Amino acid sequence: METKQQAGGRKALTGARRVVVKIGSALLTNDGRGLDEPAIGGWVDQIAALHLAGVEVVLVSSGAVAAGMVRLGWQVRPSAVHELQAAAAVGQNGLTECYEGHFARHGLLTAQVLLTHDDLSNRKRYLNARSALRTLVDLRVVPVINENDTVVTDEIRFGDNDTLGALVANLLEADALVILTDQEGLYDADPRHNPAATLIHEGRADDPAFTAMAGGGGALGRGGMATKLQAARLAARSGACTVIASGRQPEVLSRLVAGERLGTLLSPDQAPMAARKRWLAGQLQVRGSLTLDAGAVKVLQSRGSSLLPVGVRAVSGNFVRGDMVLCVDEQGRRIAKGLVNYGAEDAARLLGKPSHQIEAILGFMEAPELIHRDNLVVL
Ligand SMILES: Nc1ncnc2c1ncn2[C@@H]1O[C@H](COP(=O)(O)OP(=O)(O)O)[C@@H](O)[C@H]1O
Ligand SMILES: N[C@@H](CCC(=O)OP(=O)(O)O)C(=O)O
Repeated sequence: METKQQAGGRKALTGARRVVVKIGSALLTNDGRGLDEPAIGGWVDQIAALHLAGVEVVLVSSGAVAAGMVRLGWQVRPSAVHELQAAAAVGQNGLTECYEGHFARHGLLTAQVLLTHDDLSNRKRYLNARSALRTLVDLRVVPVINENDTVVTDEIRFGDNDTLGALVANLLEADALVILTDQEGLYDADPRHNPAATLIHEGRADDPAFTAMAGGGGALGRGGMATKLQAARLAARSGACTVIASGRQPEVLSRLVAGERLGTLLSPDQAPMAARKRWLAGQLQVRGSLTLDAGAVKVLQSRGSSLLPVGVRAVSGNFVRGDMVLCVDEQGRRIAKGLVNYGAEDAARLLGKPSHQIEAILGFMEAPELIHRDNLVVL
């Protein structure tokens, strides 16, 4: 019989076999007062219970910088990169120790996995990371993932762990991404500034109406709701639903998996993308852009065709063959992105030209298309 909680509840999470749980800085450090050990112990207890029930849980945990700041006695988050990196190195130690100790109470092993954007954008390293994580999950070990803050620079960082959580959900084809934060979910305005804001209970991950509602983060966290919404959109690409919920709700994880209507559920509304396309879509860095004419936009969007030079109006950026470039329409709207077959200088010489002229123009031909459809993802 359906329980009272389930009536009015939701089924999206009840059958989940693999779940990525992301815990944000604001929550983990109790608004900057060092690692909130009792709270961490509580989330670990909930994860261990899910584990026992056969749900595979992968944890993405922030908190290294915030914990390091407290250990170093710093009151204000530094802005210098080297100081942030130092704080992360000190704090990550405490974080790992804390999780290890709490999971050990349940007889569970943890594994520290520190990733950089580079690890997921290089196809070979991406596949390596995937097989290592899959092996850990198969071994019933709980991976505890964070960004490798000590070695990343601003240019190559995920920045917020919401994005990292979504990419991990894609990587492992998780059924759900649960983002635990310091608010009950996504509100129609930032509740820190607007006390009359109301909670959105559910919606489609790609609903454009949510974009205007989601603002930035607090002093400790980085991304705010805007990156949580983007993360939900990324996670949806592999068919995962996302729940944004308060980590302070008692037994939040167990209640979500039991189908209770907590937080904000953002569901995918399209069929999942193939793994390679997802990898392409998850790439954050683009080296340049191609401006497409209306005909090219149409065939890319309606038929999933390759991009030929004949449909390209302009080139910008300094990319080389194999780089990721963004395709925009003549109004500057993002249409697609993909790995380009020609560098920027060669591409500029091919604008508007039919493919059979490529060899005569350049003196060689790598391929008849600027971006092959296997290397192209429509956004
Ligand atoms: N529409 C919104 N609904 C809820 N919270 C919002 C919204 N817009 C902005 N926020 C802010 O996002 C913050 C949570 O994000 P963040 O500080 O990055 O936390 P975390 O460390 O958990 O990732 C909230 O404290 C809130 O102030
Ligand atoms: N990697 C960073 C976390 C970055 C961050 O604060 O992310 P988030 O919790 O998503 O706002 C750390 O461990 O301090």
